[in-house]
Amino acid sequence: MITHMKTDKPYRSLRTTLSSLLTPHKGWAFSALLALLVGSAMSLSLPLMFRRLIDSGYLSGQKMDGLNAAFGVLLLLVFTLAAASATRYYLVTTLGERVSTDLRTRVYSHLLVQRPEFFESLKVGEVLSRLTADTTLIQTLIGSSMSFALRNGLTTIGGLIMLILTSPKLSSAVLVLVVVVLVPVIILARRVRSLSRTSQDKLADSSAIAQEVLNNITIVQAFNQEHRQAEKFSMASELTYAAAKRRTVNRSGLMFVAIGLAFAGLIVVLWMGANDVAKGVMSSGELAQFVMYAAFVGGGFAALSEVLGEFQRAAGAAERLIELLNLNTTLRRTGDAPPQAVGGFEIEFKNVEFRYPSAPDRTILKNFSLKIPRGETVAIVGPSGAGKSTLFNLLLRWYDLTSGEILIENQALQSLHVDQWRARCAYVSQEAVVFSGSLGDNIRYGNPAASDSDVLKALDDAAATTFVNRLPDGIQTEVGEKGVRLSGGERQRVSIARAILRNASLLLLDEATASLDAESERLVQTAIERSRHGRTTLIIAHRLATVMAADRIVVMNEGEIVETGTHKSLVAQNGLYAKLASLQFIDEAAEKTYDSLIRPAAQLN
Ligand SMILES: Nc1ncnc2c1ncn2[C@@H]1O[C@H](COP(=O)(O)OP(=O)(O)OP(=O)(O)O)[C@@H](O)[C@H]1O
Repeated sequence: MITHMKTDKPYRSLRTTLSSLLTPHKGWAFSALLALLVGSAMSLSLPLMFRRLIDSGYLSGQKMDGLNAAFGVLLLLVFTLAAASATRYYLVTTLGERVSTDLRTRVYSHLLVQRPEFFESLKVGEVLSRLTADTTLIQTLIGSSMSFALRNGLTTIGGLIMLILTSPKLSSAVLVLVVVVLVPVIILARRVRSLSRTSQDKLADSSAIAQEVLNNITIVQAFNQEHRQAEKFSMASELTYAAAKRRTVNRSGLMFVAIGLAFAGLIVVLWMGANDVAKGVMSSGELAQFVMYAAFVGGGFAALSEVLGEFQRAAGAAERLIELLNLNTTLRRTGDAPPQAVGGFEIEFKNVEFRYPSAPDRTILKNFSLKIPRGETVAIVGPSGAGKSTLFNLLLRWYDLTSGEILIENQALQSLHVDQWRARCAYVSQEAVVFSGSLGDNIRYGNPAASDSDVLKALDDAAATTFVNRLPDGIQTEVGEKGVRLSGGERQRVSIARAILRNASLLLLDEATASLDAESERLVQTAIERSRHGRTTLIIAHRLATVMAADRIVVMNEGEIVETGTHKSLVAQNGLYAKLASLQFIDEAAEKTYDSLIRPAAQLN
């Protein structure tokens, strides 16, 4: 879970977020405010009109002159009110949508530039919930609650002023009432805020659970875990429900206190006013006007208390979004342009030491020194966990060294502009990654401007032409989410073709041929053989065939280089490499025996 920034000032987060979001749309916001002011002025003038109508005798039938004109003015007032309200609604709702769209995009873009450290502890579902649920809360705040609050705030203040002007005596009673209503409302609202945060957190937790399961549905079904996973989700959802219920109980209490106290007070004031009219101290028009303003004020407070809950929720949401926006695992994106390298980069690891930030006590690379001349192909072999992929993590600048240096053409890797540096590298990961979309889009991923013929050539180089020709729409074929419509070996060749098309000076292949059959592997070997010309290539490999094609083999064990040389020289040394190679030879021999003797025999039976 994302650690929560401890702050006692969620409203400060909300204010900062709102002002930075609204500043670009100042004109829009001011027009909405103007419409709001006009609307409020219209509503506030309605009671005044009614008082006139009563006291001048129009409503009791004592006076008829100018009756039509008086009602005409009333109609005009009402239509202006309607037009102002509709305009305000349009402006404010659109503003809410605009701002939440901006916010969502801003948070997402910020997430994409974070270092892997952040993604190691990330629950994707939780972040997605932040992106959708929390930004929607901000949208509701701007698109409705804020204007609702402002409108009610204005009518409440306007109403209060008019109350004092109409009857100072009754107004003081109303003011006492306001204090009586406000104190419990503020106390309850505070509680609602912390409960809102809990309920949003629980919702994010259940989204995270669903996300992980849906992403790995085949394993879930293969291990018959549907029922258990559904129960786990149900438990998380029940916790969300319980948190939401606690919040709703408190909000209902808040509503009861606010509405009950406000209207009870209004009745008391009405009773006092009725006494004054009976005594002749007040006209009936004045009482009607006073009651209408008091209703505005009472209703205004009730509405404000309700909207306060939404402000609390939005403040929680803003706080969480600010946490995401304040993440400081962003990689610095400045630095020198990488050196021009014809025929690949010269790369030198100098006394490199490295520990992962999440496990600072464990040294993964120790005193690692290696010089790779321009254009060389180096195979890196070693037991699982030796630190081979870690070398690539460092070369691609996902992590920075603990000590030592990596030099690219004698320039420190750390001093290079990370985007420009990565633009010179092509990478095939251990797990072939394929995105939804067409096959062609996948190959073009790192080189979107490439032509169809370049794509076809890259596929050919990656020994993928035969399988692409079998697809119904060739390179236009949709491959499905994560490339589910392709086999493992096909996905691998797609990711190799993507790397070939990037035409980079440094090619990094991590077990790139692991899920290929012997024939495809041979074809990919040929492809690598062809594509390695003019660039430096590092291949992490377990398979002997891949290793033997390299200019040099570096054998790693527990973060250190234990042997280097060619296949022949290393076998002659009879060390770790010879052991690894003999194990593989035995495996290959066993495979051959199975294919040539056991399988045919089994088929005969
Ligand atoms: N992000 C990480 N945080 C902490 N430790 C890590 C991280 N990634 C890898 N490690 C640890 O670093 C060690 C080296 O990992 P690495 O992936 O480099 O090994 P490898 O030689 O490529 O292994 P394999 O052949 O199995 O892929 C492993 O013991 C692993 O547990």
